[in-house]
Amino acid sequence: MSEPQPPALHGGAVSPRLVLGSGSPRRRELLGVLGIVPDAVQPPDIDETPRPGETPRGYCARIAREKAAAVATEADDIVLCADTTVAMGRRIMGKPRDAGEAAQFLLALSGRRHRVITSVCVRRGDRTWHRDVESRVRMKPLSDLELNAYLATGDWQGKAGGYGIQGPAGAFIPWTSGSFSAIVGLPLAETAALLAAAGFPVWQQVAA
Ligand SMILES: Cc1cn([C@H]2C[C@H](O)[C@@H](COP(=O)(O)OP(=O)(O)OP(=O)(O)O)O2)c(=O)[nH]c1=O
Repeated sequence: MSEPQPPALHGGAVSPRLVLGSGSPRRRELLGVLGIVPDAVQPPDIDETPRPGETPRGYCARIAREKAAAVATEADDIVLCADTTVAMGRRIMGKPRDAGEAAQFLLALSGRRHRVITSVCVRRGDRTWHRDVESRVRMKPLSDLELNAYLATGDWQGKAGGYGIQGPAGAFIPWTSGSFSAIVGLPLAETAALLAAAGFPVWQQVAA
């Protein structure tokens, strides 16, 4: 009688390939927190312009789905994509084009609460698994000194709303509610659940 076999580890014959459809270093690092190293990283190239009248949540969900659809994969590959959007009421704040737009975003956020939405989309062949995670963030009133010093760091570049809570702008955020990892770009709990639903051996990776 043969011994029971351990489950196939990632990279073994039965484990699907994981493609991270993202150029965000934060998303790669957060996936690494789960012990998961993607087999390939393929940043999607899509038009992220909001449609007229689109709500921030609807926008974020649509963009995450479009990213997942845009990444070319083999039939059995699993692709993981996400989008993070900062929302002030119905106003959508994506990644600022330049320091001037980052300043506009930060002045609007200063001293107020806003929402950060991260939508995650996992696709395997024609099937998709999707979650939207909404968090709330309060930013202290920013002085001119704080605003200008932060803009000078360049840390705002490539970040929705023009700030990164995980960097020096953390000093502007006295309160959040929701998921810290989602604010940074990839909600760990929901991502692990979606990958597992798609058949990715999440816990073999974590244990390896
Ligand atoms: C609000 C906030 C956003 N962000 C980042 C996460 C995302 O990388 C970025 C929002 O832009 P996204 O368009 O979601 O992602 P991206 O262009 O960086 O990468 P890709 O589309 O290839 O996956 O903002 C932080 O790092 N910290 C924060 O506190």
